[in-house]
Amino acid sequence: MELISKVKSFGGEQRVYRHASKSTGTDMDFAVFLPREALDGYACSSLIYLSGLTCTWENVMTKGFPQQHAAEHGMIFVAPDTSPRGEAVANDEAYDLGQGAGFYLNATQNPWKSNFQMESYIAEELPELLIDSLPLDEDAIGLTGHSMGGHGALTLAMKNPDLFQSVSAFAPIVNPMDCPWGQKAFKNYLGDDEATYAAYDACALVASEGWEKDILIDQGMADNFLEEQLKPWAFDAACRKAGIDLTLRLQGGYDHSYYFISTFLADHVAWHAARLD
Ligand SMILES: N[C@@H](CCC(=O)N[C@@H](CS)C(=O)NCC(=O)O)C(=O)O
Repeated sequence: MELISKVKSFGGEQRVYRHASKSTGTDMDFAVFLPREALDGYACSSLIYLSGLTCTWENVMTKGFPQQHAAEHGMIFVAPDTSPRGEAVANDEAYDLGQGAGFYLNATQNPWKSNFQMESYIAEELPELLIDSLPLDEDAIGLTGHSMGGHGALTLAMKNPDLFQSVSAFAPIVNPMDCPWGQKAFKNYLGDDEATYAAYDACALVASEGWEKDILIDQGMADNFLEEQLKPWAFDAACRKAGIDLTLRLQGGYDHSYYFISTFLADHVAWHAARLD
């Protein structure tokens, strides 16, 4: 792991690392905020934040303001990238496919499958690397995310309950099989066999995998993607049917932006800290 930058923040340090990823076959960058406790060598709980379409690690670190909240709870905050990148990596002109739009799945179709292996990256390689290299408590890792990253957080937590002990989301894509963003991504990355889609759909996974703990979701009611892409009521219905303890907070007037995320990120960090400590 190569240290690209470090800067002091709220008594801790925000760092950016680059490493050669076996999963994606590319160099991957991620940001990590280490609270003072971690710098002193104590094993800390951690929260991995998966970003949405068009984002890198930088959006949440510069516009979500996680550092103060993570420092308050002695928590490590990790922000990975949303896809493999580079000139040799497949891409598309649209913002919702290709680089910046990895959808946290393992692609099976050309030209994507050689690099777009984000499920393996987030649910295997990155946690292993973090546990080996930084003072992470491996029994206290939470997962959260925004929009496409909320989809990643919900699906990867349900598929890996031993690794991720808590999960929450901001304006997540909960039913990608039934929205334009998800249908486009799944058709391109997974192909025409729709039977393969359910393994990446939070509403379907609630029924097939379940989740033994509680879930927190915040959703802005002025989010312009609400009706067509996000449809949190589908996840609410699926959780009720499966008997899963979902707190879905519908936040009046908030949109899809980082003004919404930064407003409620403190709540999510505290919520994870209460479950991981
Ligand atoms: N308006 C965006 C749509 C994508 C979008 O809203 N991305 C969200 C995540 S789904 C985001 O966080 N964008 C980056 C930012 O606001 O900093 C575009 O057309 O490029």
